[in-house]
Amino acid sequence: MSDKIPVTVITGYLGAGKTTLLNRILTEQHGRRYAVIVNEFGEIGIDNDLVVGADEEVFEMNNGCICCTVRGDLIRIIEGLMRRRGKFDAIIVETTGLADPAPVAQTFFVDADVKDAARLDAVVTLADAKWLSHRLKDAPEAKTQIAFADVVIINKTDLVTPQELEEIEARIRGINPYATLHRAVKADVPLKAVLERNAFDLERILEIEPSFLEAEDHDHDHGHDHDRHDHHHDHDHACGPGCGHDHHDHGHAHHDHHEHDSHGHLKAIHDTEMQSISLRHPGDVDPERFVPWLNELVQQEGPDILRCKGIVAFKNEPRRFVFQGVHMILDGDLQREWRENEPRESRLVFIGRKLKEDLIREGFDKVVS
Ligand SMILES: Nc1nc2c(ncn2[C@@H]2O[C@H](COP(=O)(O)OP(=O)(O)OP(=O)(O)O)[C@@H](O)[C@H]2O)c(=O)[nH]1
Repeated sequence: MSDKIPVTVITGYLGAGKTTLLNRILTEQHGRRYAVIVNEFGEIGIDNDLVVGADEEVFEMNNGCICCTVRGDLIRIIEGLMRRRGKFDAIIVETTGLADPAPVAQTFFVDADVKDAARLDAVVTLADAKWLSHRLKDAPEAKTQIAFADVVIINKTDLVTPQELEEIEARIRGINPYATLHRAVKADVPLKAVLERNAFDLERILEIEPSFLEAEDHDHDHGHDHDRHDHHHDHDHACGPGCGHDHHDHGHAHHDHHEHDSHGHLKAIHDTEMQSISLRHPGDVDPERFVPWLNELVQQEGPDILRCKGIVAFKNEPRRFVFQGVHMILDGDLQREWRENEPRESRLVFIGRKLKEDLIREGFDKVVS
């Protein structure tokens, strides 16, 4: 996996700051060489970067399911890039403001040649601090882009008050509790916050931010102090050291009914349409029951599942099974061994629209019972 070229996908609604971020990445002295794929012709013109015009090319997958598409143009570009391997260290794909990130992400799971050569490292979504809350009301793409993100950069924070910023952060948390949030002006985030994060393969999401999983799971104890500490690195700008707040919600806050935690921070404002479900099982899982269940679930509910991820402890298996998916497309493999002092437990996350929570929870309970 390590010899695969990492790919960062930058998304975000029109004008959110994608180009600003890209230009920052390309002008900063970081000693890395990036190949850039932009799917708006002529948007930037930087020597030696690839600037391509791309019409969406849709391949229907899974017997014609329209939620699964890959982009033929992207496949061809990446294949072309692979012939120039060694000339760059990583690939950045900037999508148009109105793009659904799913077809871009799916391309990296579906096409065998692309899959062999490149791995999706992270989906980074730029959010316009001033306008996102409006776009969440009138633009479904804006919400999908947030739901899809591994990293959300709340940009243009200079244009809002601290309170408005807290509110927009709570809205984002309500849509996607698992993404790492950064606040920025002119996309001024440390590049390591967005590049080569290995986020998409979920090592980091579930290990660094398990407190978000706890938000959804009320059945286990909440004593992950060391994890919570790590998670706070991303919020140090907002909270002093030692502040023990969580940017998540155990209750049912709504737009007109903001709830604050004991530190006065706004808690996540749950989105009524987009939701996330996390499942956890302490102990081993039988792969012969788990895998068919998961496959069937994504076949049935795939159109509504934007993303799913999980780390699973299989019975009699020293290695961790790690999977991720986009709509109906699933990809999983056995990765590193469970560490000696690491509890063998299985954790799954589903993010999507109008998910059938009972069906998913009951199905999982049956599988692990
Ligand atoms: N005030 C303010 N303006 C910003 C900030 N970041 C970017 N801008 C401006 O916002 C505008 C849009 O930024 P872009 O980087 O072009 O946004 P984009 O997402 O690439 O836009 P599209 O390609 O149209 O989707 C530009 O005029 C930027 O200079 C910020 O943090 N604060």
